[in-house]
Amino acid sequence: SLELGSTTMSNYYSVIVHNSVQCNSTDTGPVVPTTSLVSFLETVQETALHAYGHKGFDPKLYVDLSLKQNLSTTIEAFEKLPRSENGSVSDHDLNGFIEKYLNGAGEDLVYAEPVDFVAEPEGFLPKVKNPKVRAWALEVHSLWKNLSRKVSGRVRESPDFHTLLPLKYPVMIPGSRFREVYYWDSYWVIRGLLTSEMYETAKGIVYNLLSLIDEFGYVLNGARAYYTNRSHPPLLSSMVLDIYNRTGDKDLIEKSLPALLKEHEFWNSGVHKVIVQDAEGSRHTLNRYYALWNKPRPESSTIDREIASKLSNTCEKTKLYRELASAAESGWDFSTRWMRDESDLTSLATTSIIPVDLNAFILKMELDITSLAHVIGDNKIAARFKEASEARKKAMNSIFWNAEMGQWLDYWLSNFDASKDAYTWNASSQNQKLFASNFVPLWIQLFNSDDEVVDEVLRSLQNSGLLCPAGIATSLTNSGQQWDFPNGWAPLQHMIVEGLVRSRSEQARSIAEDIAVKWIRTNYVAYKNTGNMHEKYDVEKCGDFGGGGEYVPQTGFGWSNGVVLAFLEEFGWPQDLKLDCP
Ligand SMILES: OC[C@H]1O[C@H](O[C@H]2O[C@H](CO)[C@@H](O)[C@H](O)[C@H]2O)[C@H](O)[C@@H](O)[C@@H]1O
Repeated sequence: SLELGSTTMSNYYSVIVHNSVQCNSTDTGPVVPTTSLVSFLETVQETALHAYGHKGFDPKLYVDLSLKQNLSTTIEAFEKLPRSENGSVSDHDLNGFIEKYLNGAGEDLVYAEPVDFVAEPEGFLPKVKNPKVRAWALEVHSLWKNLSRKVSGRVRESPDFHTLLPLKYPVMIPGSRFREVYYWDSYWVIRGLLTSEMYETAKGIVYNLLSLIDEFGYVLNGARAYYTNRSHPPLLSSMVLDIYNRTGDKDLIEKSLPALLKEHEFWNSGVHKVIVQDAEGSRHTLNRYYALWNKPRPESSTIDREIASKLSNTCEKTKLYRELASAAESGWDFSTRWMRDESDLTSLATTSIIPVDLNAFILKMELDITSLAHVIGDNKIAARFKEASEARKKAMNSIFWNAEMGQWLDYWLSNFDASKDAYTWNASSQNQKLFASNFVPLWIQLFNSDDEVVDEVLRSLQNSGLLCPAGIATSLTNSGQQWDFPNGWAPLQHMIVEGLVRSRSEQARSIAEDIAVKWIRTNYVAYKNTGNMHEKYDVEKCGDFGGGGEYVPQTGFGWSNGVVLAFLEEFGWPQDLKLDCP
């Protein structure tokens, strides 16, 4: 249900996207409407900020609350709360209201004993010889029990009372404030579950995500009503392929393929699709992040309003809200990668960038669909997607590849030629700043099987400054945003390490192993010091977890657990190698 408003798509692009200085027309791009419950909880969130103050305030908590009675009765009671002259409610009255009318955040997902969890799976991590590492790996494996949840019966009985979406199968949540399943996180969770031999749990997660495609046409950022306006880095085909490779379950492929085709269409149509004409005059289709939303993100509404308050007019604010939500769609919320001015979040321009990693993920989707279609004998689909993958590889080489740097670079959209309905490529629009995402294409077989490319990229990675004492940095800019220096994130370590390992280069494998050892050590030492696995780590210092961004550092943590298990499976750990920080 896209509402395009009165402006046509091409008008929309010329007024908003090409006009970054003047903003003289309200954003009328596609918007997926939110629910009345989400809007009401946003009002509670705003009221709570005034009542309780900024200290320790987490706006997401309020949109995760659920109703005890129907919405109109609840709104009526809320409106009757005594208010001061400036409209604020006292903390005492708000506490009373919340207690009486709302259930706590997290009560809608209840603990689910994973059906396939055993304390020590048979043949678990055979290459891990060191007893201390084995013991810790078993502890990390046991964390699946902490993160396993299923939707409570109450959500199924009255879905309108909850922002949680009623998924059929149990899920693994990332942890802490992230109380619901997340799209791209699930890929690394599944990688860990495969190491833990928890195949049924892994398949259940995939079936849940497939059901979101059935209902919404794409996989949502997360399984909440306030995430319906955007997707997340698309890795569903990778989940299906990896599970199939372990289990040989063809039924999973039969059930997934139609949804994967629908997801491919979502990314390759409408606002997510961009055409660029290269220096030789060839036209290439690539994709960008573009949230179907132009208001504050409900889970961070108070924060987004505050950021936007620096802007003077509604047009600029509306545009910024779309850029914030689109950055959330990218999974990199937030980063200087999407900012025109590194010190100013209001300069976010996510939709004006063609991202390297998104296109690598879609290339992988095309290759995965080709393989999956072959397995079930659908040669027509296999041929169609092989062709699509070849076209995308060419596009990535033309638009992103920078031979001097030996990296693929994000591309800033400029020079729109309306007569060709395409952007005209120019070298200066490649973003030459260093981001770990510049190396993500190496994860894709079409690139890591090319010895010459591997050599160049490896040299470039070694000279990049991104390889730090405790892992790969997200960028070289210390901006205070969480997807920047000095934070290192499990997904980025994993994709780059796995890309290096899958190449035929001995040197690449040895560098990959070195990164993995550093990453495992920092995860271990932080775990021993704090008792937790963390969402992100500080790559400057072994044993330190990361920080920055709009919420306090989170623990749990789905993708970090998954990557540690996957690394230990790949590399093992010799008897005599130290696990502590050097
Ligand atoms: O609440 C703020 C934002 O939180 C999420 O983003 C971060 O956590 C996710 C779950 O681990 C992760 O997938 C993402 O990469 C992180 O930046 C959420 O995905 C955002 O949509 C949300 O606005």
